[in-house]
Amino acid sequence: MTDSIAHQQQLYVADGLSDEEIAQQADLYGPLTDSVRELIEIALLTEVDDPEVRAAMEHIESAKQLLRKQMIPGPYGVRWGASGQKRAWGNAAAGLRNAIAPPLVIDCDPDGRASTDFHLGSAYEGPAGLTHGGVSALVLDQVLGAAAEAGGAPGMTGTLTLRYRRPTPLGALHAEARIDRLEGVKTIVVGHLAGPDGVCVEAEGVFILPRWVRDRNSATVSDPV
Ligand SMILES: CCCCCCCCCC(=O)SCCNC(=O)CCNC(=O)[C@H](O)C(C)(C)COP(=O)(O)OP(=O)(O)OC[C@H]1O[C@@H](n2cnc3c(N)ncnc32)[C@H](O)[C@@H]1OP(=O)(O)O
Repeated sequence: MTDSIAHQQQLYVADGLSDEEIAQQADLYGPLTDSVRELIEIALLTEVDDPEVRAAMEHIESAKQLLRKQMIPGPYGVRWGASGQKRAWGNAAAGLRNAIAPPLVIDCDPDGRASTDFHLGSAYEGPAGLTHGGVSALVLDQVLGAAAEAGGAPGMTGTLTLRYRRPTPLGALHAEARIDRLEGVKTIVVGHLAGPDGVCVEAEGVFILPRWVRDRNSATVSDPV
């Protein structure tokens, strides 16, 4: 096993938190994340006078000093509580603790479907007034991956193919995906991102459970212990 795989494995953690403890954390950190996300948008668009910008920076510096007193030493990783509740709270597309995430709240169906209605503000701009194409890819990667996982055939993105059919506006958007077919260890998922005028980006993704996970799973299944 390579060092990078071993390091990755350490970031999948069963920390045994109860559902109640997880709810308490979500109630505390969710609003913090929302506040920081709003701050990103305000910092982007503010036109107050110079002294007010400098005063705001002092307040932000104080908040940073408070929060950095005690920190997780590295990436958040993926954690599971005692009941099996999964927290990918650092995820760049959907993480509850990640202010960079739009965030996506994805509805999943065990038949291999996923969908989300979400809002992209000015911080996700690419072409003037439009969504950045890389952000569309981020959203579709996550929603297609969620469909694969919901259908019981999860994996990492091996290939993501996008067709940008029309410009994607900022604002209210919708994305959805479904498993199209399984080909051995590959899960092929299709989906799209749509705005008020219809589909903007079509996507097809190939999701593959990494070899080290497949090896571990088959060892577990065949191991009588
Ligand atoms: C554990 C679940 C985690 C879920 C996380 C979801 C996060 C959100 C989505 C992401 O952001 S994932 C991050 C972006 N993706 C990556 O970083 C993946 C990096 N690449 C890899 O880790 C490996 O290359 C990969 C797991 C995709 C494949 O490695 P394997 O060693 O498992 O592949 P293998 O050589 O055994 O090939 C298995 C099959 O897949 C095919 N294949 C391999 N790489 C491929 C590829 N890149 N695209 C399409 N097909 C691919 C390969 O031809 C073969 O097809 P056949 O079975 O038909 O012969």
